Amino acid sequence: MSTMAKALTIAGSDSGGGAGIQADLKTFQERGVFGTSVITAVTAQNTLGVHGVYPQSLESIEAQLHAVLSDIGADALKTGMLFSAEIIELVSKLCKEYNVTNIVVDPVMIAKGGSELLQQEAVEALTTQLLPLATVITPNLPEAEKILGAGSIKTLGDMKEAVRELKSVGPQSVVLKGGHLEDEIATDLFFDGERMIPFETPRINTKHTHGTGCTFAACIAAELAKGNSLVESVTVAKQFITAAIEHSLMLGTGIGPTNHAAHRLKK
Ligand SMILES: Nc1ncnc2c1ncn2[C@@H]1O[C@H](COP(=O)(O)OP(=O)(O)O)[C@@H](O)[C@H]1O
Ligand SMILES: Cc1ncc(COP(=O)(O)OP(=O)(O)O)c(N)n1
Repeated sequence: MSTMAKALTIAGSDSGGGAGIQADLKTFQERGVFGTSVITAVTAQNTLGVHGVYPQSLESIEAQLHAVLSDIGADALKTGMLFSAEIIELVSKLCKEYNVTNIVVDPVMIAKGGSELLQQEAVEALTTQLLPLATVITPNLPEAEKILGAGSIKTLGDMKEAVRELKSVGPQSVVLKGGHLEDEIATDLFFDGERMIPFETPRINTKHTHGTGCTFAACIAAELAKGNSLVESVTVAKQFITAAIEHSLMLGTGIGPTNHAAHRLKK
Protein backbone atom coordinates (compact mmCIF):
# COMPACT_ATOMS: atom_id res chain seq x y z
CA MET A 1 0.00 0.00 0.00
CA SER A 2 1.22 3.48 -0.73
CA THR A 3 -0.09 7.02 -0.62
CA MET A 4 0.10 9.65 -3.31
CA ALA A 5 -0.22 13.45 -3.44
CA LYS A 6 -3.63 14.50 -4.74
CA ALA A 7 -4.57 17.38 -7.02
CA LEU A 8 -8.08 18.49 -7.96
CA THR A 9 -8.97 20.32 -11.16
CA ILE A 10 -12.16 22.38 -11.40
CA ALA A 11 -12.53 23.14 -15.08
CA GLY A 12 -14.35 22.57 -18.35
CA SER A 13 -14.18 19.42 -20.41
CA ASP A 14 -12.46 19.71 -23.83
CA SER A 15 -13.73 16.86 -26.02
CA GLY A 16 -10.62 17.35 -28.20
CA GLY A 17 -8.41 16.37 -25.26
CA GLY A 18 -5.89 19.22 -25.53
CA ALA A 19 -7.08 21.67 -22.87
CA GLY A 20 -9.37 21.79 -19.82
CA ILE A 21 -9.98 18.80 -17.57
CA GLN A 22 -8.31 16.42 -20.01
CA ALA A 23 -5.05 18.41 -20.16
CA ASP A 24 -5.06 18.80 -16.38
CA LEU A 25 -5.54 15.11 -15.62
CA LYS A 26 -2.87 14.08 -18.15
CA THR A 27 -0.48 16.55 -16.56
CA PHE A 28 -1.26 15.34 -13.04
CA GLN A 29 -0.60 11.76 -14.14
CA GLU A 30 2.69 12.69 -15.82
CA ARG A 31 3.81 14.54 -12.69
CA GLY A 32 3.02 11.58 -10.43
CA VAL A 33 0.03 12.95 -8.53
CA PHE A 34 -3.44 11.44 -8.22
CA GLY A 35 -5.87 13.62 -10.18
CA THR A 36 -9.52 14.24 -9.37
CA SER A 37 -11.94 16.50 -11.24
CA VAL A 38 -15.00 18.71 -11.01
CA ILE A 39 -16.49 19.49 -14.43
CA THR A 40 -18.01 22.98 -14.67
CA ALA A 41 -19.00 22.84 -18.32
CA VAL A 42 -18.79 20.47 -21.24
CA THR A 43 -17.41 21.93 -24.45
CA ALA A 44 -17.71 20.41 -27.90
CA GLN A 45 -14.21 21.26 -29.04
CA ASN A 46 -11.55 20.11 -31.47
CA THR A 47 -8.42 21.54 -33.07
CA LEU A 48 -10.59 23.91 -35.13
CA GLY A 49 -12.17 25.56 -32.09
CA VAL A 50 -15.07 25.49 -29.65
CA HIS A 51 -18.33 24.40 -31.29
CA GLY A 52 -20.57 24.41 -28.21
CA VAL A 53 -20.52 25.22 -24.48
CA TYR A 54 -22.83 23.36 -22.11
CA PRO A 55 -22.49 24.56 -18.48
CA GLN A 56 -23.23 22.09 -15.70
CA SER A 57 -25.90 22.93 -13.12
CA LEU A 58 -24.79 24.42 -9.81
CA GLU A 59 -26.25 21.32 -8.18
CA SER A 60 -23.98 19.06 -10.23
CA ILE A 61 -20.88 21.15 -9.52
CA GLU A 62 -21.59 21.36 -5.81
CA ALA A 63 -22.19 17.59 -5.59
CA GLN A 64 -18.90 16.86 -7.41
CA LEU A 65 -16.99 19.21 -5.11
CA HIS A 66 -18.46 17.74 -1.94
CA ALA A 67 -17.85 14.19 -3.19
CA VAL A 68 -14.15 14.83 -3.79
CA LEU A 69 -13.32 17.13 -0.90
CA SER A 70 -15.30 15.36 1.83
CA ASP A 71 -13.59 12.03 1.13
CA ILE A 72 -10.39 12.15 -0.94
CA GLY A 73 -9.33 15.73 -0.26
CA ALA A 74 -6.80 17.72 -2.27
CA ASP A 75 -3.19 18.74 -1.56
CA ALA A 76 -3.61 21.33 -4.30
CA LEU A 77 -6.49 22.62 -6.37
CA LYS A 78 -6.44 24.19 -9.82
CA THR A 79 -9.27 26.13 -11.44
CA GLY A 80 -9.68 26.64 -15.19
CA MET A 81 -12.88 27.41 -17.13
CA LEU A 82 -15.50 28.53 -14.59
CA PHE A 83 -17.90 30.14 -17.09
CA SER A 84 -20.26 32.15 -14.82
CA ALA A 85 -20.34 34.34 -11.70
CA GLU A 86 -22.58 31.79 -9.98
CA ILE A 87 -20.03 29.00 -10.49
CA ILE A 88 -17.21 31.26 -9.24
CA GLU A 89 -19.23 32.12 -6.11
CA LEU A 90 -19.88 28.43 -5.41
CA VAL A 91 -16.26 27.37 -5.94
CA SER A 92 -14.98 30.23 -3.75
CA LYS A 93 -17.43 29.34 -0.97
CA LEU A 94 -16.44 25.65 -0.95
CA CYS A 95 -12.69 26.39 -1.12
CA LYS A 96 -13.16 28.34 2.11
CA GLU A 97 -15.48 25.77 3.69
CA TYR A 98 -12.98 22.94 3.09
CA ASN A 99 -9.97 25.10 3.95
CA VAL A 100 -8.16 24.21 0.74
CA THR A 101 -4.56 25.42 0.53
CA ASN A 102 -2.37 25.54 -2.60
CA ILE A 103 -4.94 27.08 -4.92
CA VAL A 104 -3.79 27.74 -8.50
CA VAL A 105 -6.22 29.97 -10.40
CA ASP A 106 -5.83 29.99 -14.17
CA PRO A 107 -8.30 32.76 -15.02
CA VAL A 108 -9.46 31.22 -18.31
CA MET A 109 -11.58 33.68 -20.30
CA ILE A 110 -11.34 33.19 -24.04
CA ALA A 111 -10.14 30.20 -26.09
CA LYS A 112 -7.47 30.80 -28.73
CA GLY A 113 -10.16 30.67 -31.45
CA GLY A 114 -12.07 33.52 -29.74
CA SER A 115 -14.87 31.59 -27.98
CA GLU A 116 -16.04 32.90 -24.63
CA LEU A 117 -15.22 30.49 -21.77
CA LEU A 118 -16.06 33.04 -19.05
CA GLN A 119 -19.05 35.34 -19.34
CA GLN A 120 -18.08 39.04 -19.46
CA GLU A 121 -20.15 39.83 -16.39
CA ALA A 122 -18.30 37.15 -14.37
CA VAL A 123 -14.94 38.95 -14.45
CA GLU A 124 -15.85 40.96 -11.36
CA ALA A 125 -16.77 37.86 -9.34
CA LEU A 126 -13.50 36.25 -10.41
CA THR A 127 -11.51 39.31 -9.35
CA THR A 128 -13.23 39.99 -6.05
CA GLN A 129 -14.02 36.47 -4.84
CA LEU A 130 -11.64 33.87 -6.23
CA LEU A 131 -8.37 35.67 -6.99
CA PRO A 132 -7.88 36.72 -3.32
CA LEU A 133 -8.03 33.04 -2.29
CA ALA A 134 -5.27 32.03 -4.70
CA THR A 135 -1.77 30.90 -3.81
CA VAL A 136 -0.90 31.84 -7.37
CA ILE A 137 -2.78 33.16 -10.41
CA THR A 138 -1.56 32.48 -13.96
CA PRO A 139 -3.18 34.96 -16.37
CA ASN A 140 -2.08 35.34 -19.97
CA LEU A 141 -1.75 38.89 -21.28
CA PRO A 142 -5.36 39.40 -22.51
CA GLU A 143 -6.67 37.95 -19.22
CA ALA A 144 -4.43 40.28 -17.20
CA GLU A 145 -5.75 43.25 -19.19
CA LYS A 146 -9.35 42.19 -18.44
CA ILE A 147 -8.66 41.72 -14.70
CA LEU A 148 -6.98 45.11 -14.46
CA GLY A 149 -9.67 46.68 -16.61
CA ALA A 150 -7.31 49.04 -18.38
CA GLY A 151 -4.23 49.40 -20.51
CA SER A 152 -2.52 47.09 -22.91
CA ILE A 153 0.44 44.90 -22.03
CA LYS A 154 2.82 44.76 -24.97
CA THR A 155 6.36 44.74 -23.59
CA LEU A 156 8.35 43.20 -20.75
CA GLY A 157 8.26 46.64 -19.11
CA ASP A 158 4.45 46.62 -19.27
CA MET A 159 4.50 43.10 -17.76
CA LYS A 160 6.60 44.27 -14.80
CA GLU A 161 4.06 46.99 -14.03
CA ALA A 162 1.07 44.70 -14.58
CA VAL A 163 2.38 41.94 -12.32
CA ARG A 164 2.52 44.38 -9.38
CA GLU A 165 -1.02 45.58 -10.07
CA LEU A 166 -2.25 41.97 -10.31
CA LYS A 167 -0.66 41.15 -6.95
CA SER A 168 -2.57 44.03 -5.37
CA VAL A 169 -5.86 42.40 -6.45
CA GLY A 170 -5.24 39.92 -3.61
CA PRO A 171 -3.53 36.64 -4.61
CA GLN A 172 -0.40 35.54 -2.71
CA SER A 173 1.54 35.56 -5.97
CA VAL A 174 1.26 35.98 -9.72
CA VAL A 175 2.79 34.34 -12.78
CA LEU A 176 2.02 36.57 -15.75
CA LYS A 177 2.47 34.43 -18.87
CA GLY A 178 4.11 36.02 -21.85
CA GLY A 179 3.09 33.48 -24.47
CA HIS A 180 1.16 36.17 -26.36
CA LEU A 181 4.09 38.58 -26.48
CA GLU A 182 5.69 38.96 -29.91
CA ASP A 183 9.20 38.27 -28.76
CA GLU A 184 11.91 35.70 -29.48
CA ILE A 185 11.90 34.79 -25.80
CA ALA A 186 8.79 33.38 -24.11
CA THR A 187 9.00 35.15 -20.74
CA ASP A 188 6.72 34.47 -17.79
CA LEU A 189 7.05 36.87 -14.87
CA PHE A 190 6.67 35.69 -11.25
CA PHE A 191 5.93 38.16 -8.44
CA ASP A 192 5.09 37.43 -4.79
CA GLY A 193 5.28 40.94 -3.41
CA GLU A 194 9.04 40.69 -2.81
CA ARG A 195 10.69 38.66 -5.53
CA MET A 196 10.17 39.36 -9.22
CA ILE A 197 11.60 36.45 -11.23
CA PRO A 198 11.53 36.08 -15.02
CA PHE A 199 11.23 32.53 -16.40
CA GLU A 200 12.60 32.56 -19.92
CA THR A 201 12.81 30.05 -22.77
CA PRO A 202 13.36 30.57 -26.49
CA ARG A 203 10.03 30.95 -28.33
CA ILE A 204 9.22 27.77 -30.26
CA ASN A 205 8.01 28.33 -33.79
CA THR A 206 4.81 26.29 -33.93
CA LYS A 207 1.09 26.93 -34.25
CA HIS A 208 0.29 23.79 -32.22
CA THR A 209 -0.12 25.36 -28.81
CA HIS A 210 -3.65 24.34 -27.83
CA GLY A 211 -3.89 23.89 -24.07
CA THR A 212 -0.59 25.51 -23.10
CA GLY A 213 -2.11 27.60 -20.30
CA CYS A 214 -4.06 24.70 -18.76
CA THR A 215 -1.04 22.39 -18.84
CA PHE A 216 1.28 25.00 -17.32
CA ALA A 217 -1.09 25.77 -14.42
CA ALA A 218 -1.87 22.08 -13.83
CA CYS A 219 1.84 21.34 -13.58
CA ILE A 220 2.29 24.09 -10.97
CA ALA A 221 -0.60 22.56 -8.97
CA ALA A 222 0.89 19.06 -9.22
CA GLU A 223 4.28 20.24 -7.97
CA LEU A 224 2.69 22.18 -5.09
CA ALA A 225 0.67 19.07 -4.18
CA LYS A 226 3.95 17.16 -3.80
CA GLY A 227 5.18 19.77 -1.33
CA ASN A 228 7.50 21.74 -3.59
CA SER A 229 7.90 25.49 -3.11
CA LEU A 230 6.13 27.85 -5.45
CA VAL A 231 9.31 28.92 -7.25
CA GLU A 232 10.37 25.26 -7.66
CA SER A 233 6.89 24.45 -8.98
CA VAL A 234 6.94 27.26 -11.55
CA THR A 235 10.45 26.22 -12.63
CA VAL A 236 9.30 22.64 -13.27
CA ALA A 237 6.12 23.85 -15.01
CA LYS A 238 8.10 26.07 -17.39
CA GLN A 239 10.37 23.13 -18.33
CA PHE A 240 7.36 20.81 -18.68
CA ILE A 241 5.36 23.14 -20.95
CA THR A 242 8.40 23.97 -23.06
CA ALA A 243 9.02 20.27 -23.79
CA ALA A 244 5.28 19.78 -24.42
CA ILE A 245 5.25 22.61 -26.99
CA GLU A 246 8.53 21.51 -28.57
CA HIS A 247 6.99 18.08 -29.25
CA SER A 248 3.42 19.28 -29.82
CA LEU A 249 1.12 17.05 -31.82
CA MET A 250 -0.18 17.58 -35.34
CA LEU A 251 -3.59 16.09 -34.67
CA GLY A 252 -6.68 17.25 -36.57
CA THR A 253 -6.50 20.03 -39.13
CA GLY A 254 -6.31 23.09 -36.88
CA ILE A 255 -4.27 24.00 -33.84
CA GLY A 256 -2.90 20.79 -32.38
CA PRO A 257 -2.40 20.06 -28.67
CA THR A 258 0.80 20.05 -26.70
CA ASN A 259 2.42 16.72 -25.89
CA HIS A 260 2.07 15.93 -22.20
CA ALA A 261 4.43 12.96 -22.43
CA ALA A 262 7.25 14.96 -24.05
CA HIS A 263 9.25 15.30 -20.81
CA ARG A 264 9.81 11.52 -20.99
CA LEU A 265 11.58 11.72 -24.38
CA LYS A 266 15.37 11.47 -24.29
CA LYS A 267 17.12 14.77 -24.98
N1 LIG B 1 5.60 29.52 -28.84
C1 LIG B 1 5.96 29.31 -27.58
N2 LIG B 1 7.22 28.92 -27.29
C2 LIG B 1 7.61 28.70 -26.01
N3 LIG B 1 6.79 28.86 -24.96
C3 LIG B 1 5.52 29.24 -25.18
C4 LIG B 1 5.03 29.48 -26.50
N4 LIG B 1 3.72 29.85 -26.41
C5 LIG B 1 3.41 29.81 -25.10
N5 LIG B 1 4.48 29.47 -24.35
C6 LIG B 1 4.51 29.26 -22.90
O1 LIG B 1 3.39 28.44 -22.57
C7 LIG B 1 2.83 28.84 -21.32
C8 LIG B 1 1.38 29.25 -21.53
O2 LIG B 1 1.38 30.58 -22.00
P1 LIG B 1 0.27 31.29 -22.86
O3 LIG B 1 0.24 30.67 -24.23
O4 LIG B 1 0.52 32.75 -22.77
O5 LIG B 1 -1.05 30.88 -22.07
P2 LIG B 1 -2.55 30.65 -22.56
O6 LIG B 1 -2.63 29.27 -23.17
O7 LIG B 1 -3.31 30.77 -21.28
O8 LIG B 1 -2.88 31.73 -23.54
C9 LIG B 1 3.74 29.95 -20.81
O9 LIG B 1 4.76 29.36 -20.02
C10 LIG B 1 4.32 30.53 -22.09
O10 LIG B 1 5.53 31.23 -21.90
C1 LIG C 1 -12.48 23.50 -21.63
C2 LIG C 1 -11.39 24.48 -21.92
N1 LIG C 1 -10.74 25.06 -20.90
C3 LIG C 1 -9.76 25.96 -21.14
C4 LIG C 1 -9.42 26.28 -22.45
C5 LIG C 1 -8.34 27.29 -22.72
O1 LIG C 1 -7.16 26.62 -22.65
P1 LIG C 1 -5.73 27.25 -22.90
O2 LIG C 1 -4.76 26.38 -22.21
O3 LIG C 1 -5.72 28.69 -22.56
O4 LIG C 1 -5.58 26.97 -24.43
P2 LIG C 1 -6.19 27.63 -25.69
O5 LIG C 1 -7.67 27.61 -25.77
O6 LIG C 1 -5.68 29.03 -25.59
O7 LIG C 1 -5.63 26.81 -26.76
C6 LIG C 1 -10.10 25.63 -23.48
N2 LIG C 1 -9.79 25.88 -24.77
N3 LIG C 1 -11.09 24.74 -23.20
